[in-house]
Amino acid sequence: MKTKCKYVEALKGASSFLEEQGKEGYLAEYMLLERQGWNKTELVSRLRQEMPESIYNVWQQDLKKVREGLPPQYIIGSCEFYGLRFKVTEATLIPRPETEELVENCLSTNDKTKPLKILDIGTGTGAIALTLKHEAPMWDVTASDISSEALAIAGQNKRKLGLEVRLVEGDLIEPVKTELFDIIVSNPPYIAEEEWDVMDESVREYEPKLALFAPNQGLEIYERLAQELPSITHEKSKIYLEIGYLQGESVVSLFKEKFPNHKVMCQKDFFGQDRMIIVTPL
Ligand SMILES: C[S@@+](CC[C@H](N)C(=O)[O-])C[C@H]1O[C@@H](n2cnc3c(N)ncnc32)[C@H](O)[C@@H]1O
Repeated sequence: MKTKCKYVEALKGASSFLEEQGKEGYLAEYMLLERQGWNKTELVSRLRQEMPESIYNVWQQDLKKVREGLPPQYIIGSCEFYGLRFKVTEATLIPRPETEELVENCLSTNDKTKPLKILDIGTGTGAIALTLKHEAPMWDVTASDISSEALAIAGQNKRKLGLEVRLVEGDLIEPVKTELFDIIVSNPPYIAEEEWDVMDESVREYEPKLALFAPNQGLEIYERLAQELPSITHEKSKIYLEIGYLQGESVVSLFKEKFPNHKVMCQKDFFGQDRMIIVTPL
């Protein structure tokens, strides 16, 4: 493609080229908007102008990485979650829209004006914990992760967003085992190791395995959470978990056994698939 061309032509060409390579054509526009920090209106106003070489060159480098399979969010180094921008690196999972639903569910079913004590287990970028604190400033939020690299990114996101959230490092409840929480939220690793072969190449190649996979059909962390969470909760505590779409029944039965005085429900995501387990007092 020639370097001296209008935005509209450059976008058309880049989008077809991506499609020929088996990638999503819309990523041509997405990468330009994200890298330049523009919204769609700002792009539309430039469509008939010539694309400056400096912008073109950076954009071409980004598109090369897209063609190589790198997730766009890792190329840009950030992504949006619940209206906030989070730094992401290959040490952290890229937060997903399904997880926004988990956050929404937690926010809409609890009193934001009360000083509730919240724990986010396996925080990654800090997306869940920091969003909860942003939306409910009265809540006292702690976030944990076993990965020090992920926690370092969560720390950077916390400082950039100016939010007061406690970050602790360790295996599941280990760093907070003497405390009690009103709400526990977690999006743990839940993909079965057997699913490795059928996963999207960009996820498989670039996202951290520690954030994705769990033994025993992906259920091991839920088994441990069901076992361990009773010691850091009280009779009025609530638990919000993200699950894989085939894990609803198994995770419901795990939590029913360990939380006999709570109601355990499985809820669907906007695609109509089982996605959340909600444990509430009876
Ligand atoms: C699926 S990612 C979720 C990240 C983030 N909460 C989100 O929703 O985007 C799971 C996270 O759990 C962490 N993790 C994995 N095993 C853990 C363990 N045993 N204890 C604590 N955190 C763990 C991983 O490092 C990763 O950051």
